[in-house]
Amino acid sequence: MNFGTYSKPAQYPMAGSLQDNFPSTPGKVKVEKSNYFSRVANRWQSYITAKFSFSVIAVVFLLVFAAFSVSLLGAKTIQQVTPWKDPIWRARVKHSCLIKRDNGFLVLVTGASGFVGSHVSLALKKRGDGVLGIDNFNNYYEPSLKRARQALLEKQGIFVVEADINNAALLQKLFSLIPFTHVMHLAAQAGVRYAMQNPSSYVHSNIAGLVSILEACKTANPQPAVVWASSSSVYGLNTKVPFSEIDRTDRPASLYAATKKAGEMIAHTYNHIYGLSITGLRFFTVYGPFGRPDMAYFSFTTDILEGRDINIYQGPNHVDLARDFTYIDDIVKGCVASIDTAKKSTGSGGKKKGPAQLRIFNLGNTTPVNVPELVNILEKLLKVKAQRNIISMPRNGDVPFTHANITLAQKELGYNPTTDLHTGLKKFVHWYRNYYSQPSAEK
Ligand SMILES: O=C(O)[C@H]1O[C@H](OP(=O)(O)OP(=O)(O)OC[C@H]2O[C@@H](n3ccc(=O)[nH]c3=O)[C@H](O)[C@@H]2O)[C@H](O)[C@@H](O)[C@@H]1O
Repeated sequence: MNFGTYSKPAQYPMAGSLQDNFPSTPGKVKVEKSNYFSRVANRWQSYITAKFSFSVIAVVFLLVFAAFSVSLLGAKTIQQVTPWKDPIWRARVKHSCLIKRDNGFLVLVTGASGFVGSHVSLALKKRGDGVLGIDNFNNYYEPSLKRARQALLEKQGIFVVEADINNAALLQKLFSLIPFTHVMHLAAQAGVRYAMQNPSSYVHSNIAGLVSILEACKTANPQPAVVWASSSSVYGLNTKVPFSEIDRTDRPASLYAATKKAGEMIAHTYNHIYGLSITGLRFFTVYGPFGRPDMAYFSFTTDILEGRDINIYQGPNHVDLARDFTYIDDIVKGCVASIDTAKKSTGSGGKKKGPAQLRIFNLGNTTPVNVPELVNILEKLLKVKAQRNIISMPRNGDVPFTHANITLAQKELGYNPTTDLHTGLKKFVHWYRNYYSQPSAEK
């Protein structure tokens, strides 16, 4: 940087010798006759002075910046690694767990900002149970939708702890703060086809995550009863219809299904060794408002409205694929009934004291609908014609059809789905139009 070239040195008071060259009246330069060496010396002196001052300012700035960053990082570390050290965080946890009905429960809901998790949390809170959520807000699909669900929960006084279910220290702390009576474990890596793209995320959430939750539950004193989400996909290549809980589930067609099946085996182990009361729910293609954008009914809606083609898969011999689509409100009733009928765990502090309840239920609708018919209904509700590509089902883990036998859930849980696909999709489309007409919503 050459200060001698600046045309307005008077603006730089530190450059004293240059300032001396200028009179108090701008524009009139008093030219002093000095010898060459003193001019050069003056220039160097002002250059060094200015450079030194600049360096001092830069160092001070850097020090302030570093101190600020360290304190921010410290605050962030406390927030993310040991949030329980923050009294405000602890107060929020406790407030979220206030019970407002006689004999109410204390429920930890994992995946609380997910589709099923948010609906179940709201239902439990509404009837007066204490509800605490946990969710890692991952970006498998638009996190803004998860944040919107979180905002809804917060409005109703439900705090969602932002953490991964594999965080054992955090889980242990939560159980030491709150004597949860139940854990509704709905956090998972969902989606059948995505398992081919990101297999390890299924192992992380559906196997390691489940073990982490069960470890925390088994050690807790009192041990909570656990209700968790398995999947209709465990029936895999089963051809006997409708699917009953006693049917074969040892031929999964996707890694997703395999991790859910593994979860059922793991649940058996924790029940057997530690006396944990565990109920697994095999959900059948759950849909509805605030649903998951990766699912067909949701992505078809977006694509139809935006004029894009949709791919409709077809099975061998041009047979349409079919699903036992189940509406979210029916699923919520099944989840809540599972909590209400769950018996207490029998162990405590990691020791089994007697046999404990172990259950598996299908939660389906019992009326499979094929995918082209799903699209017909959407077309009518959206009043837009879909641009359909009919293609052979790729080898992606999909199964040709699902159909639930719900006799057991009817008998034990009083489960009785009442929403047909047309009625449920109508509610979904109403929500969709409303939600995405808001400027803050992303698609
Ligand atoms: O009930 C279950 O166990 C599973 O239900 C859904 O899985 P899926 O039934 O495959 O639901 P969608 O992804 O919505 O697919 C529904 C149907 O549409 C078909 N589809 C999907 C996408 C597409 O572009 N085209 C298409 O024809 C699928 O092959 C399937 O037959 C969920 O995504 C899983 O997380 C859940 O565990």
